[in-house]
Amino acid sequence: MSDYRKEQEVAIEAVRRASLITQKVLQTSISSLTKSDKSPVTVGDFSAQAIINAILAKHFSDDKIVGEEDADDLRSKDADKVALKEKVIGLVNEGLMAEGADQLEKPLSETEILEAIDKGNCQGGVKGRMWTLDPIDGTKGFLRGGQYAVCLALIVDGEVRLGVMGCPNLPIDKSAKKPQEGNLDEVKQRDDLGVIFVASEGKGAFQRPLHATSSTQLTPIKTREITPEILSKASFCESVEAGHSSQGTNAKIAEFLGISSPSVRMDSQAKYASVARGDGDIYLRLPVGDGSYQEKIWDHAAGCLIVTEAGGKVSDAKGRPLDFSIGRTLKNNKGVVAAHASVHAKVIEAVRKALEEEGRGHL
Ligand SMILES: Nc1ncnc2c1ncn2[C@@H]1O[C@H](COP(=O)(O)O)[C@@H](OP(=O)(O)O)[C@H]1O
Ligand SMILES: [Mg+2]
Ligand SMILES: [Mg+2]
Ligand SMILES: [Mg+2]
Repeated sequence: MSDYRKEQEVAIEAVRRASLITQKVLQTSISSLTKSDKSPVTVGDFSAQAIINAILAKHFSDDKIVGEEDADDLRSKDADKVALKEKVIGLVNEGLMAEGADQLEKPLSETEILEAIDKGNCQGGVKGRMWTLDPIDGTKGFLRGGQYAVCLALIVDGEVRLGVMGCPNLPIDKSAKKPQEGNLDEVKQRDDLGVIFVASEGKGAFQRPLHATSSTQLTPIKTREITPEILSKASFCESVEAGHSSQGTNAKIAEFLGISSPSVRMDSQAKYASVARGDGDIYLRLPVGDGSYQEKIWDHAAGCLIVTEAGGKVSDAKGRPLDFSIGRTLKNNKGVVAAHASVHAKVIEAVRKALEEEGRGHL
């Protein structure tokens, strides 16, 4: 097994810088636009992608990047988009020139920044080294002051080897109260929020405060011990957005498992992080409707490894491992189930029953 120590160091620094810039955006104002698929993208998404891609390109110039965003909208002459681009340029240079490792001495030009964003255009695949980046996962959550995550993973020959995830709105201490969903004022005021999660294949999962210096020790994290006998006491989490997973199916699965507490709704891969550090037991993401939506690799790569390395198991709705080797999407999989390893099989059995009851057993 290779040691990805240098990659881990660079990825943590890139995610740290990008996460801090998204926090700055939250504290000031969030300009956004709507993409052609009707989903939102903000000045924070573009800036975070440019910062991370620029740092990756500096250290690993031969690596490919599968990133969610591209710079097409920022090349538009439309006045709103030009204004948004100017903000992105300012934020990217602020992020890259801030003190710390990889500090840039002179600002990047507009062309360099747009090119950095477009480095994320790789189509994925089974061979070689590639990073996958979701500069802001949970953009809708970000806009609401909810949870969001800056997610970066290294995939080598189709397998996720390293995952780093910045969660600026999660409490450092897992037992502290999470900010009230959508309370932007609360996340602006609290000073106990901001965590980076890290996992490297075969080496365990860890967390560290977002605002710490780079020499800070990583603290190991573990999923909560839960046995099939006490599964009814488990807590499960799901998306806030009803269009992103079938909340009705999720509720039915919980009922089959005897879980009486209501779901914890949370945007982004912060759900994976919560399961990984034992602040939740099960993450359910059952497809909506006919299941034609294909999950994107950047929405799951980092979270999947972090949960696995913390003692959990991640699969699709049928119990199959997520296949990151076939392009930008997980087209061989349907839905996602993450849980403590010892109860995962029981959860998958409940998923099968629930889907069959809905006449969606073929998914
Ligand atoms: N119909 C759908 N089913 C599942 N996921 C979807 C979806 N439409 C969008 N998404 C994805 O859901 C992600 C957010 O996940 P969650 O609901 O867990 O917060 C989005 O990531 P972005 O916010 O990065 O675009 C987007 O990629
Ligand atoms: Mg998006
Ligand atoms: Mg996403
Ligand atoms: Mg995103």
